[in-house]
Amino acid sequence: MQILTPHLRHYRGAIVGAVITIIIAAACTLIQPRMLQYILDSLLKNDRQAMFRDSIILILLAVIGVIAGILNVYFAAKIAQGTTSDLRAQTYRKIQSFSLSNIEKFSAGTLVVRLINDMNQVLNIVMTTFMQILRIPIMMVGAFVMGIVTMPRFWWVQIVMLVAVAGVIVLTFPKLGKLFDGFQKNLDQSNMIAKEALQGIRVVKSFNQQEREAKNYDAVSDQMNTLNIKIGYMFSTLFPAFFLVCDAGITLVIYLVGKNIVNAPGELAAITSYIGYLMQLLFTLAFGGMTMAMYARGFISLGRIKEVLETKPDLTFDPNAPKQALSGDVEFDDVSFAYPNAKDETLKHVSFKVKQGETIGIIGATGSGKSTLAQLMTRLYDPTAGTVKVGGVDLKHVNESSLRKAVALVLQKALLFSGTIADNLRQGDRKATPTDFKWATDIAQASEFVEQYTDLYEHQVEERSANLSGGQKQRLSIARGVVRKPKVLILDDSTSALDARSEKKVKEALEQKLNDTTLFIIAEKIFSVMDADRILVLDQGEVKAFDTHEKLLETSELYREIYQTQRAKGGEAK
Ligand SMILES: Nc1ncnc2c1ncn2[C@@H]1O[C@H](COP(=O)(O)OP(=O)(O)OP(=O)(O)O)[C@@H](O)[C@H]1O
Repeated sequence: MQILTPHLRHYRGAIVGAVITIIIAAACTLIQPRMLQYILDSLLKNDRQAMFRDSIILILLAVIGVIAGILNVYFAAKIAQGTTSDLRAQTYRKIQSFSLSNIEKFSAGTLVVRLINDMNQVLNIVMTTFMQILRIPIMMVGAFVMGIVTMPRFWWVQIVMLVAVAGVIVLTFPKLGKLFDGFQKNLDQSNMIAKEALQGIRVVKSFNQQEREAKNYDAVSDQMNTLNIKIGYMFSTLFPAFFLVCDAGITLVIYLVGKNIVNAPGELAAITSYIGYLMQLLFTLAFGGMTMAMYARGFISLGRIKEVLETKPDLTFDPNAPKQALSGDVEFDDVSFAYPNAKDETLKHVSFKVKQGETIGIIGATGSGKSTLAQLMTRLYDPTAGTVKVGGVDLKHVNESSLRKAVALVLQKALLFSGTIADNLRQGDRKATPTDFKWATDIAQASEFVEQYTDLYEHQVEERSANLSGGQKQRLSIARGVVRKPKVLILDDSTSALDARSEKKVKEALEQKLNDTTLFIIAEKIFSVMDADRILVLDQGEVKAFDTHEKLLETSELYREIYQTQRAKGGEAK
């Protein structure tokens, strides 16, 4: 609950309102059986004036109780909506601060479930807290005391019933908690499966995998179903058990008092009132039980959100690092790197130095560590050993915005966000103007298709950029990378969907318009990098050679081999 406390502070007024209205509503409910007793007494004594007065009071109490109840729901909803929305924003900000490995450890699917489903459970418990949590003790103590005051000799009936209901709760609740926990984990999994299958719907359909995906989903769905049935089964026995205790108590009192009612008719009013209190007590207990069941579920959700909030981002930027204009010099000094949970190192003792303005090709077989190298240059991960420097500054001590300003990474998989083209380009530079958009899209060879849209940069990019071709997506993501005029630009196989002519034009434009920028071109095809100033040859995470194309042909056996193999396949034609 402590993760909610800072947010609750913002709703002090509504909390006071909720507490006052709940006390008023509970008090009104508690006085009603007593008023009924007075009315019956007056009826038996034929005191019409008292009966009329008490009936008016009873109606007034009921009206006040209803108004207080309505206001209580209003205040409780205000607190619950407000705190949950603040907590959701805090959790989302926290997730944004996570490193890639933090996100991989949780998995994106469970983070989404925590933000939506678990947050709804939290909303329920906050709402219930301010509607019920104070009401339950007030009603329990109040109905218990009023019951004893009304018929002192039956105090033990209430005790017996309290013990019976407490027994039911103790027996069932630990089990319910476990079932809710399992249900939540299944929900995470089903969400992950559905998300993956829907995002990859083209692959699923083209490989005719609908049946397999449906079976995967069915398996998790069946588990959820089983758990749901078990939860339903527990509830279906829990409530009859509560009501059984309730009815047994009432029957017992009627039997005990009924025996003497002929001798003491004056007790009729008291017994009516007593039964009223007994019912209030037992219904409050039953309701309390239901509330606790909801709490059991809500607390598990709260725990899952707490886990996110308490996770320390395993890569943070020093907030006191001075802002500076970093140059495009890049240095790797004996860098090794292993992904979290991976046994082997992906990069091993990588060392090289690059001067601002150089064009560097990075070549290597699939899985040789090229993208990993790029991700270390942008500090998406920290090296396990060694140092990465940009502009002479160790990235572990760099100012975050200085690094982001200096280095742009255009990913292998072009990812655009729904919104306008301008929104996407502004992710590269918040202050970019239409003139900057034109400059960047010209370099990325994107102007030719953007200018066909009547609304130009205001053209909408649909969810998962479904209305753009692979090549168009790549061009726009290159434009997003260049728009900030970075000192270091990394193209991670990001021209693969471009035809040879466009790829050549992009490179020429980059050389002309960003000639002061250090350019890294990552590729598997040697012909994409052989014009670079120098080429770094990676093999299983190790730098095998680093030189010009001509020198590498002379000195590097591996490079020569790649070159000859690709030339034999006709790659040079490209
Ligand atoms: N997030 C990750 N967690 C664990 N291992 C990873 C992760 N990303 C990549 N790897 C592993 O690291 C190795 C290098 O991957 P990387 O993507 O850097 O290779 P690459 O040379 O860019 O390959 P490609 O040309 O196919 O893109 C691979 O064996 C890959 O399985």
